[in-house]
Amino acid sequence: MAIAVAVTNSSLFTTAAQKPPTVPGTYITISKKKLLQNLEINSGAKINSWVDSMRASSPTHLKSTPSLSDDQPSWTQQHPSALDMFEQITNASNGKQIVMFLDYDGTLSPIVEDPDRAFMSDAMRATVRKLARYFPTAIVSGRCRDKVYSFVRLAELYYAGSHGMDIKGPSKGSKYKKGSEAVRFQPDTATEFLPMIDKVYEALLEKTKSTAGAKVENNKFCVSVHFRCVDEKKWVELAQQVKSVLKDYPKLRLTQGRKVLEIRPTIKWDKGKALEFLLESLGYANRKDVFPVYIGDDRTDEDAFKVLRERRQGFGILVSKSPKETSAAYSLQEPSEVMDFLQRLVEWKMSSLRR
Ligand SMILES: O=P(O)(O)OC[C@H]1O[C@H](O[C@H]2O[C@H](CO)[C@@H](O)[C@H](O)[C@H]2O)[C@H](O)[C@@H](O)[C@@H]1O
Repeated sequence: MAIAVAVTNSSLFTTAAQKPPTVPGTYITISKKKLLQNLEINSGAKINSWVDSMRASSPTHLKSTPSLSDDQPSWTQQHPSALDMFEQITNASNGKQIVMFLDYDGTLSPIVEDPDRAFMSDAMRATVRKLARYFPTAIVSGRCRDKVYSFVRLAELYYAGSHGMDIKGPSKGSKYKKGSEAVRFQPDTATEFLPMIDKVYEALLEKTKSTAGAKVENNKFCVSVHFRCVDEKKWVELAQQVKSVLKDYPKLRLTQGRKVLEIRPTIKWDKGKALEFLLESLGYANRKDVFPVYIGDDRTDEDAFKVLRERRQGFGILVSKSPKETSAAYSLQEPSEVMDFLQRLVEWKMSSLRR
């Protein structure tokens, strides 16, 4: 699947911080094709299209990279490093409240084979702790909220687990905590799905147990089927197993992350909605003086990047070593660069407070 990139004179980059370095007269827009594609679960969908999509989620498969012709700016010109653009970013945030949204896997912790061992380094934890002293900070993850909390272990943060379907505010220690009660939210439409999610989790465990390396993870409001450790020759078999379970659950949809199939309710809720909910909870819903920054590495993070573009506020930063179609304005290559960026934000804020 080659991704079309169109050149247009109308700008998608609406704030100073969202603008990429000037390429005279033109801005690049991504195609209007949906970034987060739901794989069709029902009978019409060909298993090959699932497997193609599974392949496309692997950076080693070049088909997933945007196709650019020679006269177009490179991907890194369109999505420059947030470290290189640090001064422009902080200038754009001037006089506004920065609010930080951080994805977990691949953003705060490096991608590893075993999802249960995706630990965050102590240095990253210390940096996020400092960050939360100066800016309201939320972790927004596809994982179950309790699980992501057990990795991050910072009570002063907001947490949105299960792709934003399970939100809880700081239990202590945050000056950004609203009122005496912690914010808690789960969309009603999502809670109705809990018994179904448990059933589908059990069914997927049973069905995929014959496929070596497959791992099924219960993320409370959604289920992940990991294929990172499955031999590529067995991907068709795994896709067929998952499809055979999901055909009985028309109210569930399938999306994709990094070497993972994600099964979730067909409700209009995603990381972008969670971002909007959190901004509202913090009292920034209709404020112009807010500057949200969302950092994430995955297709599911695109929903949040898009919300920021549509709100014309703040910007998204995609964590990726290779070019990918994205609505993020900037890029960082890996979690160590994320840590450097967060550390620089802390230092910048501390020095601006001393002035
Ligand atoms: O939204 P996120 O916090 O990025 O969560 C998305 C998925 O992350 C986890 O899987 C990913 O990271 C694993 C550990 O590095 C890796 O083994 C796997 O291949 C990645 O897809 C998590 O295990 C999933 O449940 C989340 O949906």
